[in-house]
Amino acid sequence: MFQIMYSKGTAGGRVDDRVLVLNPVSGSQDHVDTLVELGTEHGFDVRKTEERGDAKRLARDAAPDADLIAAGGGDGTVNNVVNGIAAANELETTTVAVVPAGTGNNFATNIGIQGIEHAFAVIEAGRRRRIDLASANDRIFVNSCVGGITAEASSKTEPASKANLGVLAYVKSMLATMGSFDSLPLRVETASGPNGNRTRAWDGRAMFVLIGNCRRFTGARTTQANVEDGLLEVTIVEDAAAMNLLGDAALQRLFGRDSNYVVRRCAPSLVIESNRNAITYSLDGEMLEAHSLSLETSPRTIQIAVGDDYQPDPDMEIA
Ligand SMILES: Nc1ncnc2c1ncn2[C@@H]1O[C@H](COP(=O)(O)OP(=O)(O)OP(=O)(O)O)[C@@H](O)[C@H]1O
Repeated sequence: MFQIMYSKGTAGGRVDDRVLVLNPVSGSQDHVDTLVELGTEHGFDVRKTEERGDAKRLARDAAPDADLIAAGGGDGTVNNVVNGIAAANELETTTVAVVPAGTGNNFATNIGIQGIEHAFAVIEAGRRRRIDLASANDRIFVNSCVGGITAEASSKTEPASKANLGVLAYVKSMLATMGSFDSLPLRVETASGPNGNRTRAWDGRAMFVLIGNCRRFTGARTTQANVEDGLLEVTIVEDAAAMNLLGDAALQRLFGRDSNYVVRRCAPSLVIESNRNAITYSLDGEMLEAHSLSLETSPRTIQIAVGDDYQPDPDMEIA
């Protein structure tokens, strides 16, 4: 028996029920022809961004009609696409797919998408899961929110350098930034949650504050956090002024599970207050300046196409 699937917009389906928002300047910038070709083959209306922030506008305009919006680019493009769908108030009824064509593609990796061809295979035959979305003030993020040294470094990383060096470009500019970076005097207050944790406050000087929705930062075998548990993983890296951080071993010591400098919390929401200037945060690689940042999760808010390797709880024993 056939089930007739009606799309949004005009009953009976429209050509634009699948839209691929394509960032031509992400990653090494050599993905455009492949994405146009594969996207068209798979029935997508391919719409290219023309300037920074365009992916949000394209997704917002597409969302009322499109059932499936694919983000062709890196984490920043996914971020823009999801913010666009939210602005159109269509989170409930739109599925998001990720076609990884960025530098880090960390979110794609976390949801089991291994590359461009694989992304299209997942679109056609893969599972769909509803995952948590997180917000920071009035902006949504999918993967992570980072304040401190890495956010500054990421905003200073040139696109040309990213194209040549990939993720190493971030590390390089992070180390270059360190010489001039002053740690952040902060208060981080995490709310109580269903995990039994109570409200807690941390005051001090931090080098980084890292909040993961789908991303986890330290001391684990994977960079994936549980993105269906309604919780954010919070990592505060305290000022380690005495350490010379230029070597790999020092960075390992700073981030390792036993580090004396790392504070970890898990909470459904938190507030970060700067005791000095506004802080630059990176939301999935997109910048936001704020003195006070309120973060919270919205559990199981958007449907995503995920690869076979994706399992919600990354700590579950693999049989
Ligand atoms: N046509 C465009 N011209 C200039 N900038 C653009 C254009 N389209 C998108 N952008 C910007 O490109 C930036 C980088 O995109 P994205 O994060 O997807 O790639 P990436 O940084 O290479 O990958 P990743 O975040 O996975 O490391 C985003 O901030 C986005 O706003």
